[in-house]
Amino acid sequence: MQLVIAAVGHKMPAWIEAGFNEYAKRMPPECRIALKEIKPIDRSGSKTADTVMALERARIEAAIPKGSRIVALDERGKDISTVQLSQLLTQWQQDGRDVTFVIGGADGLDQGFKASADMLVRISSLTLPHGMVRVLLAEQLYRAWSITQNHPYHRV
Ligand SMILES: C[S@@+](CC[C@H](N)C(=O)[O-])C[C@H]1O[C@@H](n2cnc3c(N)ncnc32)[C@H](O)[C@@H]1O
Repeated sequence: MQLVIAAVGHKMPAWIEAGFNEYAKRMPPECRIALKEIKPIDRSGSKTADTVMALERARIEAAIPKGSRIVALDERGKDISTVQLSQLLTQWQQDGRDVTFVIGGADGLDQGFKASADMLVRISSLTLPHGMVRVLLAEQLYRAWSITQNHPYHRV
């Protein structure tokens, strides 16, 4: 199983890249996180937010590995605890399908895309900047993995 983070946004500030890499590099080979950055749609001109999100959806779908389970990140999504994430990680490792976490751009994710995702999950009920979401998600995946290993990183 491979974990993929498909994130709209590129040319992130150095502190976002450093934060993401800090956690991604801790993941073991059998649970690597691959980051796929998706170039945002140019927002100049008269495009509506719905049009931008639909165009970004096409780029997102092109970046998702075939057959992957899709977990869309959205502030209106389901709340899950880190322990629940660790249980999901165990199940996902057992079934072997890749898992792609999708982070939207400034306008968010296309409604139809969110409806078709296997899961819609939130990290908090606050609206977070998309760069920060990839850092928080990488840390939570590392924490979830550390729970599955009884690694001392996570203290109950
Ligand atoms: C700046 S936010 C977009 C906000 C947009 N107005 C909306 O309503 O979704 C960019 C992306 O970051 C992710 N995101 C932001 N806050 C989040 C949260 N609390 N939980 C999960 N994902 C979040 C989502 O994938 C979102 O599409």
